[in-house]
Amino acid sequence: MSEVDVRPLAESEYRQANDLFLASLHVPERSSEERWRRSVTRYEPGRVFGAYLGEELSGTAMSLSSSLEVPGGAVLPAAAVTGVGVRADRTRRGLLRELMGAQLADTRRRGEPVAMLHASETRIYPRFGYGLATRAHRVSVSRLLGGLRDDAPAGGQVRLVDGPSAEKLLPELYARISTGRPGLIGRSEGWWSTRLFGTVENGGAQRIAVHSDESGTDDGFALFEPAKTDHHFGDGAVALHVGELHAADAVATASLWRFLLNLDLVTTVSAIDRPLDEALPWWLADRRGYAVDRLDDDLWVRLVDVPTALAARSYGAAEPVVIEVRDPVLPENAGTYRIGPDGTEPVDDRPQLTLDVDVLGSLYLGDVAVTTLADANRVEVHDPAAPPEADRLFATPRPPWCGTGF
Ligand SMILES: CC(=O)SCCNC(=O)CCNC(=O)[C@H](O)C(C)(C)COP(=O)(O)OP(=O)(O)OC[C@H]1O[C@@H](n2cnc3c(N)ncnc32)[C@H](O)[C@@H]1OP(=O)(O)O
Repeated sequence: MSEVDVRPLAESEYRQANDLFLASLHVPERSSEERWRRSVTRYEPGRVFGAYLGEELSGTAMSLSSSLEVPGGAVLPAAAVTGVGVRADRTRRGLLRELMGAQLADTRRRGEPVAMLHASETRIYPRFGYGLATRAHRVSVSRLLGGLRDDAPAGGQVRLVDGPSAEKLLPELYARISTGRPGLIGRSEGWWSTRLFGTVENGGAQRIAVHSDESGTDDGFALFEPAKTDHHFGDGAVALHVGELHAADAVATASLWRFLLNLDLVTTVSAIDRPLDEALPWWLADRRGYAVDRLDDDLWVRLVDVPTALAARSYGAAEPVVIEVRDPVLPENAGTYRIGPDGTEPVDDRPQLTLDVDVLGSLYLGDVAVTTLADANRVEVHDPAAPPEADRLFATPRPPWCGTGF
């Protein structure tokens, strides 16, 4: 639509863009001054786009500087896309399409081979090349059925820290321990400032537990708060909600869960964004106290520079496979690639498999098998020998996991 003008916003326009985004999500109130002072630190010059119809800001999209760990342990610069919204009276006129086009071009210019996001609705982003790449569990644990088994990993100590201490501790701690799994992403300073708002200001409802190992080195943390605040003394029923729990190893993870499940008066602990392979049910005295309440889609990945992204990850032992990638939004990405245990290269060979770039995004971190996507008619199979080989190439030892909202 030619009447749509997309351009980077000036700092003076960030707040208007934020209000537009919140209204598009039906958030009832504008952000308070207090919260905005923190939220604005997430905005990076040049990364905030506005879509204008005439002189009116009518849509917006932004990204944060981030990074993505890929199979094999390489960490790629990545654009963490967020703040996407179009005014309710201006939707379905192509504003998002224009915003996405400008943002993807900007991401390529910055040399970031990957863009990623969390989607409000699953049908919006595949058309722009994003594929669902990691999933996460929402879980709840009943404390009434007992805590952890005696033989669950244990060691070190858990302490509560206040908001100002957390602001100093957590960014370094997260960066140090959050490695070794595809899907983990980098968190900017502005991200942390916004995340800890509820700890430092806003009544401080959010609490923080930090685990340190036997030598006294911090190696894990959990952010949690009461799920509801209207309980009365004597109710004997407090539900806790864990917003995140990141730890370096099984001892630190189990110790933080033990701490949460041993808190007096608490009957239920629920948590979001948990990895699919977390050992928690195996640590519990009675695993029927554990429930997966929901399987959420987590990180969506868009390969913005396909050859660079393909070359950055490692592959499992299998026969090489020739894959044709289609990318109508970024045609420079389209091509045919031989992918094998020793790496990838563009080739002119006849493809054994053909797929769209969003499907490649879903395969990229190892969350889903090629065979499954072939069964779903999302991968065209020209050679029936190829899917099982491609399964082995793309598989990862552990399921990918992000665990960071943005
Ligand atoms: C990463 C994040 O921030 S997630 C948050 C996303 N924001 C929201 O969900 C807030 C509420 N929704 C909105 O603000 C808007 O409806 C948006 C941003 C989702 C879409 O903006 P629009 O300007 O209406 O999209 P646009 O007109 O460019 O549509 C492009 C295409 O996507 C399709 N589309 C747009 N929104 C949706 C949707 N919610 N579900 C399915 N298809 C959609 C359109 O039909 C169109 O398809 P076409 O190319 O086949 O014609």
